[in-house]
Amino acid sequence: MPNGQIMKALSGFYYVRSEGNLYPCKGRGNFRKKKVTPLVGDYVTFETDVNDEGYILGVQERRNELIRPPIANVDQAIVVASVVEPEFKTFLLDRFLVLVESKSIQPIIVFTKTDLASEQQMDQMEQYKRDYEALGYVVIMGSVKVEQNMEMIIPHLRGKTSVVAGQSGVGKSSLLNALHPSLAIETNDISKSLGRGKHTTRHVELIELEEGLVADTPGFSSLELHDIELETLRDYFPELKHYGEQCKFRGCMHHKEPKCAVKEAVASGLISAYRYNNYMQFYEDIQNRKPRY
Ligand SMILES: Nc1nc2c(ncn2[C@@H]2O[C@H](COP(=O)(O)OP(=O)(O)OP(=O)(O)O)[C@@H](O)[C@H]2O)c(=O)[nH]1
Ligand SMILES: [Zn+2]
Repeated sequence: MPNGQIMKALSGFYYVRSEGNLYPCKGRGNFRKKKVTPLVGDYVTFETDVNDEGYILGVQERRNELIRPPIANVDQAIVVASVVEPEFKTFLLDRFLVLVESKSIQPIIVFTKTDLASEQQMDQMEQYKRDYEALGYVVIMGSVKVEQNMEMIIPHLRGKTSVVAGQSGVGKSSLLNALHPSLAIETNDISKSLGRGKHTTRHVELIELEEGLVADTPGFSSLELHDIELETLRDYFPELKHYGEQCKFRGCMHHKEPKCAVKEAVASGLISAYRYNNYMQFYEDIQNRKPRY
């Protein structure tokens, strides 16, 4: 029985890529009793009959799944933030990083629109770039408009399934188009001038670049920390995880506990105050979230 990965779903067919070929398949298998709906990105087993019609027989367990865009088994998120227009905010970047990490997706950070930034703004961004790199993140900074540094993303796509994520207007669609011009995804300037909504009837598709697979649609531009538990939030801040090992209390949340190594590291400048403040802000947001029934 061949194995493959679903590249797109359209009009009741799942297009399964296997050994360089694409097989249109319908669902027919045990997974349907378990109410599993195949998603783009799923690894499946399938068979083809004498008429070359394909049937999905089983869906392998997912590493993760996103709802918007509906896609499974994402390895990597290209988290896009613009230096200006809209102005860079660590708070928003950190939210994306937390969300992405909570899904076991590897983030790479891309700062865009350097062509619009003042020298002073660039100095500040260089500092942020160093900060995030020191935490272990890959950070690429440049401009889609003047084609600066965006090619540095390409080697990071190799062998992975990636999505693009980030706040509205930072340049996600522009970046996707730059990576793969034939995508021709509508960017803000076009859709605004035509006065119609964006991504209205688009289906999700994994695009095969030479290096790897990229979802052809920007993912989660707005997000809530809905599914994250208070106790796991600290795990998504690499520096809190690192210094937290030396806290007096094992379950230290780095909040009001005494002898907290994280708070000491913030006080001595080993942890950036803005990162800790963002952690506390998310902490409170999660704590205040209404129970869901
Ligand atoms: N000057 C400059 N403009 C850019 C750059 N990247 C994108 N833009 C512009 O920024 C605007 C928003 O870009 P989009 O690619 O539509 O942004 P998006 O993140 O996909 O936005 P949403 O679809 O709303 O989430 C467009 O007018 C782009 O032309 C850049 O590097 N430099
Ligand atoms: Zn602590």
